[in-house]
Amino acid sequence: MSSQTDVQTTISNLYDTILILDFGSQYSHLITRRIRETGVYCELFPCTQKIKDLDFKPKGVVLSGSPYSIHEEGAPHVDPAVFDLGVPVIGICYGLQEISRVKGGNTSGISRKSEYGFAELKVIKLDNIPHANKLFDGIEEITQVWMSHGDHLDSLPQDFEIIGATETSDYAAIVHKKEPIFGIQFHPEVTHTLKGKKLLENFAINICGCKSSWTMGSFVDKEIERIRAVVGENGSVVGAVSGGVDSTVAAVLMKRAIGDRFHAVLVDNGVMRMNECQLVKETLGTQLGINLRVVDASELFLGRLANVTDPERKRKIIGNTFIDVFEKEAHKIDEECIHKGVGKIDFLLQGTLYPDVIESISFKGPSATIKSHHNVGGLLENMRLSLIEPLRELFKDEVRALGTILGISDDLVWRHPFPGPGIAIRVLGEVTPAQVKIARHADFIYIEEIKKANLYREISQAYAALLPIRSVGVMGDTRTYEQVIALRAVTTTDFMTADWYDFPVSVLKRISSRILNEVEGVNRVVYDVSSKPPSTIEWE
Ligand SMILES: Nc1ncnc2c1ncn2[C@@H]1O[C@H](COP(=O)(O)OP(=O)(O)OP(=O)(O)O)[C@@H](O)[C@H]1O
Ligand SMILES: O=c1[nH]c(=O)c2[nH+]cn([C@@H]3O[C@H](COP(=O)(O)O)[C@@H](O)[C@H]3O)c2[nH]1
Ligand SMILES: NC(=O)CC[C@H](N)C(=O)O
Ligand SMILES: [Mg+2]
Repeated sequence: MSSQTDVQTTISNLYDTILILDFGSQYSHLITRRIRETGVYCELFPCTQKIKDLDFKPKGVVLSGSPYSIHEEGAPHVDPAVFDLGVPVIGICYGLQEISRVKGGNTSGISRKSEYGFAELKVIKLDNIPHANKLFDGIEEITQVWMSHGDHLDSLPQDFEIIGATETSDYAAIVHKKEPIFGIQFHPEVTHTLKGKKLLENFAINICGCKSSWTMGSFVDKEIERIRAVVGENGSVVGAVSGGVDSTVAAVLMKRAIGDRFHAVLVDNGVMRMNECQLVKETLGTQLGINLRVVDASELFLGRLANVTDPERKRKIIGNTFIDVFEKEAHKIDEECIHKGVGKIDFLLQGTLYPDVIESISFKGPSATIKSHHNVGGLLENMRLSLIEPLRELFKDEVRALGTILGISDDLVWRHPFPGPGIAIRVLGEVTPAQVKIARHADFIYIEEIKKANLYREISQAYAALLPIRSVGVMGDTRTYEQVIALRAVTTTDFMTADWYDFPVSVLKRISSRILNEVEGVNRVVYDVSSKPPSTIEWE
């Protein structure tokens, strides 16, 4: 009973769950987000999912949009068994077209006509069909929606009626006469559709009858029980913690579930932030009572990084060294466990979040690798441990809410993410102890000033990078020839795209002045005004 599948199965059985079938739309994950926001649990599966292979019974099904045209060769199709489940179904855009094809026998009625952008939807009430009016319950008769399609319905599928139209789409929303099956041409999951969330809530709660019970408060107890059931009375778990939000929340959950049978390991890789290891030791170890050991491997890491300048090689070296150090430590812990007569370590805790899961189950397959981000990904292959990932169903904001409920301080819960390879990918070029020291010091000042100005929570991520180029300056009447600090600050919700943060000039002035005065080896500070894309958040 140790596999992650077992653990995952239960969660959809513990909560009323909406099944979202992903046909590859760029917005599929947003459907998941929006429904979760209404307090209803939902999970995204690839559209190829066979209903008979599901290990839970959904209360309703959403068919997402798709980049495919329904007539295209190789276009994905839904398992028709979806319609035998006896639960409500809603199709969004491509999903509407799929419903029209399968339920309405209507393929010739789908033709090319593209529409992109805002439209006004006129809601049509149908009092003779009891379920028809529930979808737009509480939504104005005329409401703004967002369209993004190349095909549209130009005839009504058999047994369907119209419940919404726009100037260009006569069939912008349809409903089956007898069954609770709906199709909408617009996208309720994007915020441009003003009442989109209300519509999804109507579907999940009013139509499917889901309870709005997905709260982090209810998740805590259930999750702790799940962990206990999986680990057993005597099992031990090891986990790498970084002081980042994800691993901290996962660690606290483990601690609550199994106490000191959870062994946390923090690896000092020599490229952590200023005072980071000390801080994590105090907060996780002392305040939160987690059984934590800090392994100082900074010399090993910095030794292996000597003379390396390529960003991806830096990541690989750090990732591999991390595995070496962690494995050695896990082995030591194992021996200690045997010595004490408690269970050996059978499990490895990881702080995987739902966006990573979504990425890996994507029907289109994982997207192109821009940077190799997964610094612990290689662990399992070499270890005999089973994986425990208590956060694998959660989005970052859910993890933060969970952290607060678990009593983790705001300072920690709202920390900006920090990449595993740390300052090594923020010191451009070769990573030497001297370079790390400069970058670390500048970063410390930068973050301190951001916090003083009360802007930390407004910014999603901020850091200082050290550019290995020199420029001329003048200090105390003397010529200087020193390096450059680049300040980066972005706002983003998902870290996939990001805008640079529009700092008040007075704050930038103070930061720049402090760095130039206090950090040795720097005579110039620049602010990075690049959005992602085309840039990325980290410089390497
Ligand atoms: N220095 C470290 N020591 C031990 N484990 C680490 C270290 N750095 C990273 N890890 C492990 O790698 C995982 C991935 O790191 P990542 O930065 O994505 O997550 P995080 O640090 O937990 O949270 P955040 O995204 O907020 O920084 C961490 O959850 C942790 O398990
Ligand atoms: O754990 C990590 N290991 C990495 O190698 C890594 N590279 C980037 N990041 C973080 O990912 C987010 C997006 O960063 P980019 O725009 O630079 O790709 C940002 O939050 C980055 O900090 C990493 N995290
Ligand atoms: N957003 C969508 O689902 C679009 C569906 C399909 N590709 C179309 O163009 O109509
Ligand atoms: Mg981190």
